[in-house]
Amino acid sequence: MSNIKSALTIAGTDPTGGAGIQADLKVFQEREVYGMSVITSVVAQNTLGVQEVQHLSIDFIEKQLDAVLKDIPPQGIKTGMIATVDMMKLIARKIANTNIPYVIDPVMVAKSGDSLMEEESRRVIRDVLIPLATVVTPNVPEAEILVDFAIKDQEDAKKAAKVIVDDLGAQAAVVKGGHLQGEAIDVLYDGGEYYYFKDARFDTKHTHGTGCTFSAVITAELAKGKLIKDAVAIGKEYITDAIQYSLELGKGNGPTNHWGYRLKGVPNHEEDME
Ligand SMILES: Nc1ncnc2c1ncn2[C@@H]1O[C@H](COP(=O)(O)OP(=O)(O)O)[C@@H](O)[C@H]1O
Ligand SMILES: Cc1ncc(COP(=O)(O)O)c(N)n1
Repeated sequence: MSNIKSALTIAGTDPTGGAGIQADLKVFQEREVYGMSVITSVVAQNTLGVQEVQHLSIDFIEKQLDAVLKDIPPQGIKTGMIATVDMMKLIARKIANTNIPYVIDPVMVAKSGDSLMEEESRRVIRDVLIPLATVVTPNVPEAEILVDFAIKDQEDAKKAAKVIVDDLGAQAAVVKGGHLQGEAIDVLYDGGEYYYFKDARFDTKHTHGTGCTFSAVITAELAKGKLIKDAVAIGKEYITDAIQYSLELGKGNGPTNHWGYRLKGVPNHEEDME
């Protein structure tokens, strides 16, 4: 049997390369898994915001999914932007019973404030997709929508992670702390234990695509067979570097980029991540 590990991202696009499919494929390449992608929506966006969105038809998304799954079954799948109810139902039907580790980044609103998901889809992602998830990676506003209570601090984030697992049916949930105050602390609950991933918060506006990048690392590491808590630890370390050394590109919120440290002559942190 081949020991090549592959990962599939099902998401929308970012032609400027900082978020969505493009960000995920860059991460897969960096984490040394073979990257594949199925596009749900083509998005005209850049570091300033979203200009326009065109959804692909359900039929065509299904053809892309079949093309991948029948030819090169991946060892990890992630979904990012899935805008409509019908897209969610299709993806649920294709992923159910595959037993492939599945990471949901429940992308709802871009950093720029533009909506990337229909209102009705918020209920469907909760009821139909989350029960299939190995890990769900909401930021605070997304977690608030999923659990229907306000998240003001670490304790609330912990409760939200527990609800996503115990009540909504995910295997594990990481509630990310980027939108809270103080250090950047993410809390993981896996149905048994809580784990805290804590790092410095950097004062930068260049955070376009952080959520996509973080969840793509987790997907790549699960595809390689890592435990959930180890995959999240690697994701956290990777995103911290990618934010600290993000690129001052574009006229708005520039993209995170993992090899930014090389440009700045900083020693390679990746050695610690193996
Ligand atoms: N300014 C920051 N400095 C350091 N880490 C951050 C910063 N903002 C977010 N993070 C981290 O980046 C990841 C993405 O977090 P978050 O911003 O909450 O998600 P999203 O990009 O989905 O809104 C998390 O691991 C979070 O702790
Ligand atoms: C296609 C797509 N997927 C996800 C995001 C969210 O990324 P962020 O909130 O980090 O800007 C985005 N802007 N575009």
